[in-house]
Amino acid sequence: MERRPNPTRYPQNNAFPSYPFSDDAYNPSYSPKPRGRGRGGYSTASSVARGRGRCSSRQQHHPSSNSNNRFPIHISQDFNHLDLNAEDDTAAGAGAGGINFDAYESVPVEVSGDEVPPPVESFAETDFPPALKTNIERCKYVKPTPIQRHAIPIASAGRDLMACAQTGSGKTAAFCFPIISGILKNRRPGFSSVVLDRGGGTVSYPTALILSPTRELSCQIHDEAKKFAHQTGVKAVVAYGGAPIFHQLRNLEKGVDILVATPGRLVDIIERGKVSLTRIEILALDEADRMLDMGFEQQIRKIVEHMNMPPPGVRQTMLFSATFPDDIQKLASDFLSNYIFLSVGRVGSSTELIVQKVEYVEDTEKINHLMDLLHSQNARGANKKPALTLVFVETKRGADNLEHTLTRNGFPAIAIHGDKVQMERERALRSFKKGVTPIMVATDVASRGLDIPHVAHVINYDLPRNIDDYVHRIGRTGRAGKSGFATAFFSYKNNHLAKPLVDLLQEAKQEIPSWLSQYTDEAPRYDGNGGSHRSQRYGSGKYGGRDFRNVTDPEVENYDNHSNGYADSSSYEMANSAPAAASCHDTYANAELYGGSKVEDGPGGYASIVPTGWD
Ligand SMILES: Nc1ncnc2c1ncn2[C@@H]1O[C@H](COP(=O)(O)OP(=O)(O)OP(=O)(O)O)[C@@H](O)[C@H]1O
Repeated sequence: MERRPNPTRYPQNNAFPSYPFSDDAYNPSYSPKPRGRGRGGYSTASSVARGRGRCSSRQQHHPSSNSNNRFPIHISQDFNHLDLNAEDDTAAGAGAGGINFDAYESVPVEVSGDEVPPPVESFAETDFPPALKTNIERCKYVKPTPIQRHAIPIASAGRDLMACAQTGSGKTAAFCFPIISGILKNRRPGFSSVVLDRGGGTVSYPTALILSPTRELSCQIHDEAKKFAHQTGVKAVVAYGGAPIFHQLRNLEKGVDILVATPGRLVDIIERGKVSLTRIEILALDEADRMLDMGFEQQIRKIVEHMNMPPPGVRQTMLFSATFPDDIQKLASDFLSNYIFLSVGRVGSSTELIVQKVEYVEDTEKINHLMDLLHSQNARGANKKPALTLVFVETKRGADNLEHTLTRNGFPAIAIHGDKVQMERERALRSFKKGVTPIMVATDVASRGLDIPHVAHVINYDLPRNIDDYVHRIGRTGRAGKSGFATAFFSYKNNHLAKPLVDLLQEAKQEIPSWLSQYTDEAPRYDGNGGSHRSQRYGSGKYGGRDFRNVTDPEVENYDNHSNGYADSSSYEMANSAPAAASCHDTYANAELYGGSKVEDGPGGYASIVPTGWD
């Protein structure tokens, strides 16, 4: 039976439809119906109390199963308290550009390595060429974020860098600005990035290479790099799988300084002899821990160590992420030379800007809970745009099913996952960004890096298998100093996450439900399935946050005090090797010739560990 909202359940000013159905393409003919038994009604508490299904025994341990304070009510109230109606640039504490710098001022900064260049306080202080400074102003970046303050001088000095900072804190510019500046300063007159080969074809020689794990993220970085390099003469080109290669090759032939790419497509282009890495001076890996994670390290090694790229020490290498497990740090150090480790905030911590809620929800009740939650939230966001909601699920099939169920029940939803062809993926993202479908159901293809304005709420319908993925997922909201809201549906299946989740909530000064704390006592030690290397992160309450090279505690300082003795302590949507690459905004007349990623669900049907766009 269809689940329709019951308008009497909520105050009139919150009555359905709460989403601004701004697009004619979605205009459900809503007719309130009384709910039937079972799926119908706001039965979340009672149905759990019924203890049906395989969860019934667990229910007896679950302290909240008989309580009345379950959502949707209190969730919706919390959600509606968020300042969703604030205009971008006038949000409390926000400077120009809409970023609330105050939110970052108390974040601890850790830096270690030899002869660390001191941070800058402003973009004016940097030695960036005037053309770049003009573009920074044009982008309304009035002052640098903490990661930018610290990373820019390090990167500008040509130093290798492993940098970790919270989601949405401006890492992209932290590596893009020094790259563009370096190219502008070092450009030799008459230097050409494209040369003819013996057969009359062309080979492109980029100066900088930026690798990222997903197609969408590569496109986003490329768009940013183009904005920052506007009218400087620095050329950025993107190459990613799932789109026709000819267009991307044509762009490369016109000259390239910065190549932004996903690994699979890059290997394809190199093997076709269209790109040479022999002149790479700067290599940047965004989402570096993902890029070096289990199974994918080999492909990165192939690119970095076996495709004629200059070695560490000759090239400059920068690794960025919001999470950096110790063993990945160790592995990454192979690619670096005398590097500086920088972390702004504890490694893997989430920002306090995101209000996090964890709710106990049985699998059988998830759909009801989700719909209750969606009904109840007040959906007008910043600039009167819809408050976008991102719902993460575990499998690609699960994403399609949920999209179908939501749509059938009158919710404007669209799914994005790795079994969709690239054109569909981009269409889904566009439709979500514009608010045409303000609910996007996603696998982990959308969990990292994507900077979508006005995402107000991230719902972990299925929790991920490791806490780092959780950090990245919720990081799609609460970006650039703005507030956000994240809700997780937790069930007994997730008990291995209880401890890291409690640690994370504690770290981010969030409310910890008492029932969740109880799970930490009975949870098995995190087995790391999907993250075994991370076990050290959960050993104690004080996880992460440090340079693995430091045997003793590194200096951790309050950001405000950085001038005092600034611490100078001496992957997975797997290789779809579709012939490959075009600008993200190209039309894909031939897309069907190449197909999108067609990766089966991983072991146990976990699409989430197969990051889309590894091509
Ligand atoms: N100095 C600045 N002033 C104003 N806005 C900024 C500044 N730096 C970055 N931003 C904005 O902040 C937002 C988040 O930046 P970015 O996407 O680089 O975050 P991130 O740290 O890479 O996040 P993630 O870990 O999720 O990849 C972007 O919209 C960006 O334009």
